[in-house]
Amino acid sequence: MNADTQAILLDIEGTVCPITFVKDVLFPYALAALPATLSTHWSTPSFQPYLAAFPLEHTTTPDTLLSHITALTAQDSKLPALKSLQGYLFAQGYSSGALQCPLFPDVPPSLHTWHALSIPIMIYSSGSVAAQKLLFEHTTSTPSDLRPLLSDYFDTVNAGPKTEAASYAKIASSRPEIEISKWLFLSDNPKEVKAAKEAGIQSFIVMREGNAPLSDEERAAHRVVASFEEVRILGVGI
Ligand SMILES: CSCCC(=O)C(=O)COP(=O)(O)O
Ligand SMILES: [Mg+2]
Repeated sequence: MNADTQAILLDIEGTVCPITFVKDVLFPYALAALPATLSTHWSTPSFQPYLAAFPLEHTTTPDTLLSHITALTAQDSKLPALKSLQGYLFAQGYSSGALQCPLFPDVPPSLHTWHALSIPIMIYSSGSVAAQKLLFEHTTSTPSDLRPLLSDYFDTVNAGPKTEAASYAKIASSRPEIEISKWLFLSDNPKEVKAAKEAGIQSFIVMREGNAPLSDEERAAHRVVASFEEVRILGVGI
């Protein structure tokens, strides 16, 4: 990390918000909304792309799909079809006010600081781009909608798997004017941090309360920070 970081790429779960918000609030919300959604939307044209994204054998009946999605959710599957459907289901919860994302307290001020310094801030999550936008639109911060601070959104569909270096190279190529070494990626996942570094991006592990413990090897291999404030103190947007 150095003082001339020119682009910031952020993971979501375990980095900007607690893992519990995703696992204990968002995913159960989607599962609870699913039976009613499947019974009312099963034959509607607008729902067909969400169904068609799953293998045919899992979409023979609403109950078959419900069982499949329940199993995928239990495995924390990052399958794009699941992520796309979850984004669709979250939309109802965010618009009704049932869902609001509790960002870690250092996140909004850091986003404001980096934005004020004209450092583009981008998101890269396994959650779909639609789900990412909903999350940043409906936060518990004031103002609630932080999308004006964000420049772009990447997921496993438009960038590729988060544990592959090629995905980070592809994201960096979206801004050819910024040298790859001037990017900074922050994530709770050491495999993602390793992949970003292999692509030539600076990357730190963010260790938040509730995140999985790191092994000694992971601590030795990567820089670990406890907050975005620490990143700013280290030199990005002091
Ligand atoms: C953006 S909505 C919920 C996030 C999600 O579905 C997920 O799987 C979290 O993955 P991340 O890559 O943000 O750790
Ligand atoms: Mg994460």
